[in-house]
Parts: sequence; C-alpha cells; structure tokens
Amino acid sequence: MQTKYDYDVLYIGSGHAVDGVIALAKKGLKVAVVEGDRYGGTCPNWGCNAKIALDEPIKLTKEQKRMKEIVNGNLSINWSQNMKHKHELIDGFSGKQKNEKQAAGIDTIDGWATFVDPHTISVNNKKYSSDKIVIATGQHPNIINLPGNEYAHDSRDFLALDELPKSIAIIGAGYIALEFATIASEAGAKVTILMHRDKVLRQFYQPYVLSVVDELKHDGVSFIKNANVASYSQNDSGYQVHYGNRKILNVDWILDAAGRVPNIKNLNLGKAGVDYDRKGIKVNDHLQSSQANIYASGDVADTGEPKLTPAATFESKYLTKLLSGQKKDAIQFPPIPSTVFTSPRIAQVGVTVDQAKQNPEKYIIKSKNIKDDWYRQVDKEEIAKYTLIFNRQDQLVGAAEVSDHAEDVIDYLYPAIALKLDREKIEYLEPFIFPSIAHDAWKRL
Ligand SMILES: Cc1cc2nc3c(=O)[nH]c(=O)nc-3n(C[C@H](O)[C@H](O)[C@H](O)COP(=O)(O)OP(=O)(O)OC[C@H]3O[C@@H](n4cnc5c(N)ncnc54)[C@H](O)[C@@H]3O)c2cc1C
Ligand SMILES: NC(=O)c1ccc[n+]([C@@H]2O[C@H](COP(=O)([O-])OP(=O)(O)OC[C@H]3O[C@@H](n4cnc5c(N)ncnc54)[C@H](O)[C@@H]3O)[C@@H](O)[C@H]2O)c1
Repeated sequence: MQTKYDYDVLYIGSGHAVDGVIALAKKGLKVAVVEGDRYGGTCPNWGCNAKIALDEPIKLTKEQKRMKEIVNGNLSINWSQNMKHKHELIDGFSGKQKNEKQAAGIDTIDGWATFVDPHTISVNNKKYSSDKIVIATGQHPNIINLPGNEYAHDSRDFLALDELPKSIAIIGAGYIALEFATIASEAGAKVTILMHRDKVLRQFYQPYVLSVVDELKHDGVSFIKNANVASYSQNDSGYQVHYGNRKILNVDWILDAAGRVPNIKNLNLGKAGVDYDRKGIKVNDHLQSSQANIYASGDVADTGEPKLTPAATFESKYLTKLLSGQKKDAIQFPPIPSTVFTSPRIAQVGVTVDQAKQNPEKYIIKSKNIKDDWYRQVDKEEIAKYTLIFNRQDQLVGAAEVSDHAEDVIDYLYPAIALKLDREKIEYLEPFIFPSIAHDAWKRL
C-alpha cells in the first residue's frame, strides 16, 4: 500500500493491544510502534508476568503447609531471591519485544506521542504521519487524590520491592489488592486491606470471594470495611493511614490499589478530534474512534469488555485483519475469561452466577463442592467449589470456580463455552489424559 504518509499504520503504545503488529507488517504495510516506556507494556513488565513470577513460590509454600505431615521442613520465602528471579525472567523481555518488531521491518520510535492533527503525531519534537493511527496507550494506576498521597505506592513499585516491608496497608479490594495481599502476607508481611465499601472483588461470585477472604484472614490479613481513608502521613516510626472516624493505622508501606484509569490525558486528543471520557476512548463496533482514521485497542478503548490481556490481544488481532483489508465485519467478542491469582484462585467466564440467578427461566445452575474428591485431595486442597451454568438448550454458557486449579479448569472448559459445543461434540472430546485437571473439568459436562 502506498500513501502520502510516512506510515500506513502507526501504533501508540506497545503492549498486548499491539500483539497483531507483526502480522500486519508481514502483509506488506509500513508500520511503526511508538513507546514511551518499556516495550511490551504493562502485562509483562509490571503486570501479569511479573506478578505470576513472584507468586509461584507463594503457591509452593502454601501447598507445602497443607502437606506438612508428608513434606518435612518449613519452607519460607526469601524475598530478595524471589525478586531476583522475577528480574531474571522479566528484565530482558522489553528488549526482545523491541528486537522482534524491528526484525519484522517495523519502525520502533522511542518517546511519548502527542497528536498534532488526525494524521500526525509528535515524539520528542519530531513529527510522524500515518494513514491510520491506533491508540493503544493502556491505563495507569488511579492514585487517590488525598493529602499525603506522595507516601502511597502503586502496583509497579510493589513488583520492584527489594525488601519486603514488615507491614503494608492496601487501599482498595480489587484484583491487585487481593493478589498482592496473598503474595505479601505469605512472604511474611502483616497486611491490612482498607476497603472502599463492604465488598471485595465485587464482579466475582461472592460466596467464592468470601472463601478466599476467610483464607487470607486465617493467614493474618485484616480487612477494614467502609474504611473511608482520609489522608496519609509519615513520622519516625513509619507511615500512617488516617481513616474512619479519626482512626490511624501505622505501617511501613502503603499500596494504593484503587483501580486504573485510561492513558489519554497527555495525548492531546483535542487536536485529533477523538472523543473520550473517564472510561476511555469511545469506539464503535469496528474499534474506530470518532475520527475515522483513528482506532483504539486494549485497556484504553471503552469497549465494555474487561480490561485484561486476552481482551487486548483479541482486539489487536481483529485490527490486524481490519486494517489489512482481510475483514470488514464488526468485532465479535468471545467471552473473556478472568482469574484472580489469589491462593486459592477464583476464575470465571461467560454468564455469571448472579446473572443466571436473576434469569432462572433462561439458565440452569449446577454447583458442587469438590474439596473431598480424591483428585483434589491428592494435594490436600482445602477449598474447591465450582458452578456451571447451562442454557435451556443444554449448552454450557458460564463457569466459575474457586480452587488452586481454577484458572486451568476455566481454560479447559472455555472451548465448550466459546464454541457453543453440543452434547455430541462434548462426548467426542471425552478422552482427556487421566488423571489430570482437564479430565476432572471436562467430566462435569
Ligand atoms: C499489577 C497488574 C497485574 C495484572 N495481571 C493481569 C493478569 O494476570 N491477567 C490479565 O489478563 N490482565 C492482567 N492485568 C491487566 C493487563 O496488564 C492489561 O489488561 C494489559 O496489559 C493491557 O494491554 P494494553 O496494551 O492495552 O496496555 P499496556 O500494556 O498498559 O500498554 C500501553 C503502553 O502504551 C505506552 N504509552 C502510553 N502513553 C503513551 C504515549 N503517549 N506515547 C507512547 N507510548 C505510550 C505505555 O508506556 C505502555 O507501554 C494486570 C494489570 C496490572 C497493573
Ligand atoms: N488477574 C488479573 O487479571 C488482574 C490482576 C491485576 C489487575 N488486573 C487489571 O487491572 C485493573 C486494576 O486493578 P485494581 O485492583 O487496581 O482495580 P479493581 O477495579 O479490580 O479494584 C479497585 C478497588 O479499589 C476500590 N476503590 C476505588 N476507588 C476508591 C477510593 N477512592 N478509595 C478507596 N478504594 C477505592 C474499589 O472499590 C475496588 O475494590 C483491574 O480492573 C484489571 O482490569 C487484572
């Protein structure tokens, strides 16, 4: 494709919302990626991959505690070695990401992009023009505007802590709060979660959430409901969180985990004619913004889908097909699965249990406590429950699980839900390896 612009397609951002870029370049389009920070974006550098690297030994010590009569000794987390291992796994990732793009003939432009007009951006005072532009700038932590918030840290700081603080206050009770509380508490910190209201992980099935909350409490994590955090301060002994009616919590470290907000402020979107609000860039069913040549992908796009890696990757791959002319149809999202990587995990996909309960004429709910199943007792799981949701045509449309294997179970069941498999196909797919979590999951259907 020959255009009057420097590029056919220019991406702002280099996270999973850009996963389709190499395939696009292979189609012969002239492509550039602008990145102001580390290539690869949040998920590998300071999100999913970094977190799961720290979490793996946590899972191990939790399991060893359950097996203590069988596996001798007391395992404990060496925080600095755990962090060193995380650095070894993660730190080279960004360079590899950048090299892969360059090797595919993609121009990588280092710096922060701002719009000059709908076809032009500026990076470090140099202008670049492009026929199509994809805004894929992700989100940043929502640091609550409170007095003393210079003492509060974000998730990125936590994932780089050289030393584990003895006590940590976590503001918020969502994904990051619960996952990091699991890691920090098991590694030896005293963790207090200060909740905005009275619910933890409100988008997940609450009985499963409460099982995880009970487990965390058992491990010493405190939860303060309706905390009404007012300010933070510092003195010789550490930091203080001022909350409720003149109450003070003294800690060594404060993590603000009160959600994330789209990276749109510094893009100068007024010059691009792109509409947005606090939920992100407004897009139509082709991920196209209010300016016809500008698209949005990933966390920054207000698609109504969860702001998760699988959604960002799916959107990016859709855009690859759309922008290379292979596809014209609107984007059709499959159900986006999600896991909270606590110990045990909570995972879900498709129609939620609450949605099914509200529509009994449409759905049949099957729930089971499988804690005592022989396969779950192999590693002495203490919490293992699932719920399956079927429509009236006997198709699996939703699933939720709380257990140490919840993310794998939901992944194994995912094809049945996403492809709407009928009974005959499900029975044909019966021969999973035995014994295995996949077999354990599929035999439920
Ligand atoms: C702690 C944490 C844990 C997470 N764990 C999971 C998980 O387990 N599973 C899961 O599915 N999701 C998880 N997520 C969410 C997941 O990381 C995001 O959904 C995903 O990274 C979104 O990808 P993206 O490409 O849209 O945005 P990002 O990965 O954030 O990429 C955006 C990129 O744009 C760059 N950028 C921004 N503005 C500009 C500009 N003006 N010019 C140039 N570059 C710019 C940024 O530097 C960034 O690199 C987690 C998030 C966090 C914070
Ligand atoms: N396992 C995963 O897939 C995973 C893990 C981490 C993060 N993420 C992604 O990153 C996003 C951000 O994670 P998160 O945990 O920060 O967000 P979240 O939306 O999951 O939780 C935010 C929490 O902050 C609370 N809160 C909001 N405003 C507040 C205020 N003013 N004062 C006190 N509390 C307040 C909310 O009530 C909620 O409990 C997630 O929504 C998700 O998209 C995903």
